[in-house]
Amino acid sequence: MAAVQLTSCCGRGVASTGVASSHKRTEEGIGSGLRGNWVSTSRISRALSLKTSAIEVLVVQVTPLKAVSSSSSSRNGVWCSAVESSIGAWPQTPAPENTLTFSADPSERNQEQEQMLKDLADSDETKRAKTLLNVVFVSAEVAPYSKTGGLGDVCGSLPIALAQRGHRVMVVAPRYMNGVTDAMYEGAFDCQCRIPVACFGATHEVAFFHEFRAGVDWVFVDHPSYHRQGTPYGDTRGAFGDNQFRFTLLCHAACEAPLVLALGGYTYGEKCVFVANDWHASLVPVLLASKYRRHGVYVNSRCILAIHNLAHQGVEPATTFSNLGIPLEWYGALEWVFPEWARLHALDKGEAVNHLKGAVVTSDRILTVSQGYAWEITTPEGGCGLDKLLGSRAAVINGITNGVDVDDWSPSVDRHLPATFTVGDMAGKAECKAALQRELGLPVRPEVPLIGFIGRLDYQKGPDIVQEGLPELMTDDIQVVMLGSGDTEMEKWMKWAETQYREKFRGWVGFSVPVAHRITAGCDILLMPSRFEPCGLNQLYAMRYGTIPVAHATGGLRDTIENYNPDANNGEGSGTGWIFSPLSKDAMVNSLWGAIFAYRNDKEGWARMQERGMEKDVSWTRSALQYEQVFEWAMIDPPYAA
Ligand SMILES: Nc1ncnc2c1ncn2[C@@H]1O[C@H](COP(=O)(O)OP(=O)(O)O[C@H]2O[C@H](CO)[C@@H](O)[C@H](O)[C@H]2O)[C@@H](O)[C@H]1O
Repeated sequence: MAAVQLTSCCGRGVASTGVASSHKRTEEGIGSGLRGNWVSTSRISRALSLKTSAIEVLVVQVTPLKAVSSSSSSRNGVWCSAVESSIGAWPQTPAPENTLTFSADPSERNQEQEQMLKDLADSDETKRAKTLLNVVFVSAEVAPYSKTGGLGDVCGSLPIALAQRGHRVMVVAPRYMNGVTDAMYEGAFDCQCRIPVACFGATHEVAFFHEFRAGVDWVFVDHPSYHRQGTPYGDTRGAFGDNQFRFTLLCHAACEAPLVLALGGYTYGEKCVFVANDWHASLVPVLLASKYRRHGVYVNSRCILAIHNLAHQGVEPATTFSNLGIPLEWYGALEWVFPEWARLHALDKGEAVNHLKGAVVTSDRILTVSQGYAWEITTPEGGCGLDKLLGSRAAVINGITNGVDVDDWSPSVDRHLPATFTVGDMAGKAECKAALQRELGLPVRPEVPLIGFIGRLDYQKGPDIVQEGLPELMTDDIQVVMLGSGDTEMEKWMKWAETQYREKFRGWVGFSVPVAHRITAGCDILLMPSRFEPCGLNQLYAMRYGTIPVAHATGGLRDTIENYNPDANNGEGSGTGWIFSPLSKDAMVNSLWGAIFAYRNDKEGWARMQERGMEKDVSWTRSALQYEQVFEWAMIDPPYAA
């Protein structure tokens, strides 16, 4: 992430000429109380293209947040140290890469520049939050340190957006040492703080590592059970058998972290907003209610359950409850009884503990990652057995659509691409397409529609629907590339399909972030036949890269993709993609035919659709404001469970 500091604008600030003088002016800006405002770079991404026609005076400074000093984690410290570090850097680098330049003389600024400066100055998004909070995210994965999917993306970028709003933000995740991505943790140092965690019949010592980056305290819980090959959840033999233990440990450690870690010199303390993400972090609200509040600790804290995927609930045998380090009288919070039809035999009483259910009944508020999904989880079709319970808490459920890390996912700066591009200059996209075709060994043909699929090969993402539709699709002159791993039968099928359709189909089995970027940029169409999709990030990424999504009308996909209508707006057209329903091979193929037809025959309409998608504001800043609102509501109400 990067942030923008508005040091001067529209004649209000201190103005002088020349890069060298920028140092002085920035200092003056601070000294005179002319406080800058932080905003996400997405709001000015359009304006970045103006950079080349640069003029005399530096007015807006875009500061990569990695420049932020690691010595301070205080709210105000973040602000000042960011400014100071860039002051130090500027004299040596006369033309800072991320700097927007405008003339000091208003008469030399064009209308667009004027408007941009005005927007920056006026925007609510540029302001710091009215109420500053201590926010603690707890997650099983966090990008770039650990990522298997969208949960990692969200927990790696939303906290930064909240920190930019002035909140003090900590993210707690395990320190995975898998032999492959260990180097990611090189910047995190041992806090020299060990705590005992009593659970699973013993006392386990955990350590904390800490890195202050991009305004956020990244805290990694260290324990031997996180040191093994594979993903955060399993290896080639399947899910790890001790995941319940590993994530119970995470939750206990996360509850202690704000109390015991003096980050930047002082602890977060007892007044925090916890955001417990998915089942792995679901014991956090249970522990706050059952273990801490009864002793007068965390009385002023609240916990929000963020549901990214209801399909995974952390269900384990009822006998494991006594392992969790939760007072026995709280069994009812986690108690889960399977319906009779789901029991294995006549003596099976169907008794289990369900971690996510525990969080549903103890958290103060519940969030999902789109409004559509917020409703779906209260229905029998989308509730995965928890619909009635969630329905009973509907008053505190909100849906907030995920944002995008616009520093990581922007075609104008993407380091994984062979060429970059912008909405005003799409030449680079054609280069990306040709390079992708070359990389995959497909015929390099600019005119042939290239369709991509990226995602886990599992029931949710609907790769089987692609499998079913592929023979029909392959009758046309198109190319298809799939990237994913998961279901081994599906992986085998992808390899088989490659041999079957040598000139048209490629299946890339595995997990590769660079390849995901190159497919997103190089394809014309991104296919998402998800059975359910709480939000979905790939369609947001695709639209930013001028790649048109064709997706099942469900959850966040329905919320974020507008169906193409070439005749709307007096022939200008409207929409950013295709959404189809019901979820069937025929509906998907028909929708794809429509998209392919438009790609071939409606080139202007297609270009306008790309433009609309690329200009959509999908930055985290907008969503961060909504999260803030939910935090405030949570803090107003008394604790839900005590
Ligand atoms: N083989 C591969 N190689 C490289 N990268 C790969 C990959 N397979 C997937 N990815 C990447 O992983 C991420 C997946 O994002 P999704 O939104 O599909 O999340 P996911 O379903 O995991 O998570 C859940 O949480 C997120 C976040 O809230 C919700 O958007 C979503 O609907 C919900 O199911 C994307 O960044 C994608 O590019």
